[in-house]
Amino acid sequence: MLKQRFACRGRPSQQTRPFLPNAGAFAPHPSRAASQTLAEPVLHSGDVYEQLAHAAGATVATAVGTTQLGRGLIVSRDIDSSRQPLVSVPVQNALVIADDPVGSISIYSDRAHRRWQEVNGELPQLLLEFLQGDARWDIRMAAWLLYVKQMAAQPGSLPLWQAYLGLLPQEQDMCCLLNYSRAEAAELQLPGLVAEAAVQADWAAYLHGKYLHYKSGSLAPLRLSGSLAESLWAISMVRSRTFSEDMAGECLTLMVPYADLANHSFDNNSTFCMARDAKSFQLQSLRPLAAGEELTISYGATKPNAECLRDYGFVVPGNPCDRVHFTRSGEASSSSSSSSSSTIDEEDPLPRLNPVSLLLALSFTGDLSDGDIQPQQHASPLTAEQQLRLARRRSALLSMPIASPPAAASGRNSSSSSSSSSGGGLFGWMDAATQPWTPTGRPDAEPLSAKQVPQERAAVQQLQQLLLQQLSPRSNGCDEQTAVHQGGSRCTAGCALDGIPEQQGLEGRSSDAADGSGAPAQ
Ligand SMILES: C[S@@+](CC[C@H](N)C(=O)[O-])C[C@H]1O[C@@H](n2cnc3c(N)ncnc32)[C@H](O)[C@@H]1O
Repeated sequence: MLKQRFACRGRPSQQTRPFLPNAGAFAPHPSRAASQTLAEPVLHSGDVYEQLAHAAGATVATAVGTTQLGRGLIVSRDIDSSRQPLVSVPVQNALVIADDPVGSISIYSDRAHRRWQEVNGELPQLLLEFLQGDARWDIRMAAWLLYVKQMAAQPGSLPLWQAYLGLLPQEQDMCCLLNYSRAEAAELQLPGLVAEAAVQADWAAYLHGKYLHYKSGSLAPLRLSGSLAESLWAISMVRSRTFSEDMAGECLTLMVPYADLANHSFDNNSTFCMARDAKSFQLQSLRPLAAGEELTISYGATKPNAECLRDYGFVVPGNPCDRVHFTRSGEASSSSSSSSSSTIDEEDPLPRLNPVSLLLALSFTGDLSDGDIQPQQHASPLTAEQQLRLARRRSALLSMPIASPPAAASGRNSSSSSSSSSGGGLFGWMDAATQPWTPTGRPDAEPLSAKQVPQERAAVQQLQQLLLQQLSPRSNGCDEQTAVHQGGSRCTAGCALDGIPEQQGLEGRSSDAADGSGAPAQ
């Protein structure tokens, strides 16, 4: 997934405007300002992007153009299957660091540093040690980017990086939250985001002083940054354009010229990965693609707009991960701010669920112990539209924090003894030492004791019933209709699978809701 964090300056209305890296090199689509509807991509004329691809040694089946998402990659020929490389960039032409070089292995990142130096010349010892040290990934990568910028400013030096830097958004075009002035941030009005913008800006200023500033920073001898604006630029670039990839247990952060032109979609048609031989970084198709389609990847499948804005500086119209908060009285409150306060904790009618139970409630199957879960297979194939709805709802549901079962009953010791009594399988697995998997990272749920299993099963059923009662599949025709009920650490959600035949929806769906007549709680 692309590194999560921030992105963008300007008002919210500017969030989706494309970057304007070089006058002439890139022009916004004339219809963008007027409409958010899908327009044909406009391919960039001129060869600056071809030059970039060439300098990066990249093999590409794409061109660069302007789409409704801004500047992005357009597939240039029909692709007939999934897992086809669409962009392939040799790793020596990327900036690669280990996320945690001190605490874990650094085989691939050390190798990448060696290869980068073979191509581009030796890195100063101070910088190399910093890149391999224990500062956070983003400040280490920002230092490297600034170093590259400084070197590339010398005529004839680092041609790839000259081309790359020339096409990156410039200071005035950045839309990361850390670039918002206080006044601009205030216009966002969402208290959580306003506060977040201030935190990010303060934090970036701190990094500038501590590491990057040419006089005071610990990297001062490298003279990386002459101004706060320059440091903000580098930090913004890094935080909105780096990829995160796991290589045999080593978590890498990569800045990959050309590949980083791929925009985000929740219905992404491509993905990114290291090639098997670890020699190149690739964007690969996830399905057959037609020439002219925009290549999109996922920056994170479960991000509501508040997080998209916080991390990358854009919002997605109709974001399927946004939530409607239902109060008991049926009032729906704000949809996308993760900071919105909950007034419903006291009277929360929804059950707490262990993560695995939640997956069950959403009718997932598979080996839950290693995270290899699949949506339940359905007898009759779903249409593409139904699949999309189902996937969106599931990803929205799975993005939520998971409730912990009551602490008193959930020690590991008691759970291991309960493993056999609960009969193994799913609930037995929950008793194992392995923590349950969730897409949001390590859940805070503890294994269940044998006593809790019946309660948990009842809660699964209760959740299914409640979801179906509270959500109307037809009430607004919105396929992202998702309810989340948040209260403190508790959060649970519901979905209604309108357009999907009854047997293809939630297991155990009640007959009164299956006809689509269930209305939001009033
Ligand atoms: C990795 S870059 C992608 C290439 C970028 N469009 C460019 O012109 O350089 C990430 C940035 O692209 C923009 N972006 C990506 N996906 C987007 C989307 N779905 N809608 C609007 N902007 C998007 C955001 O500004 C984000 O910070």
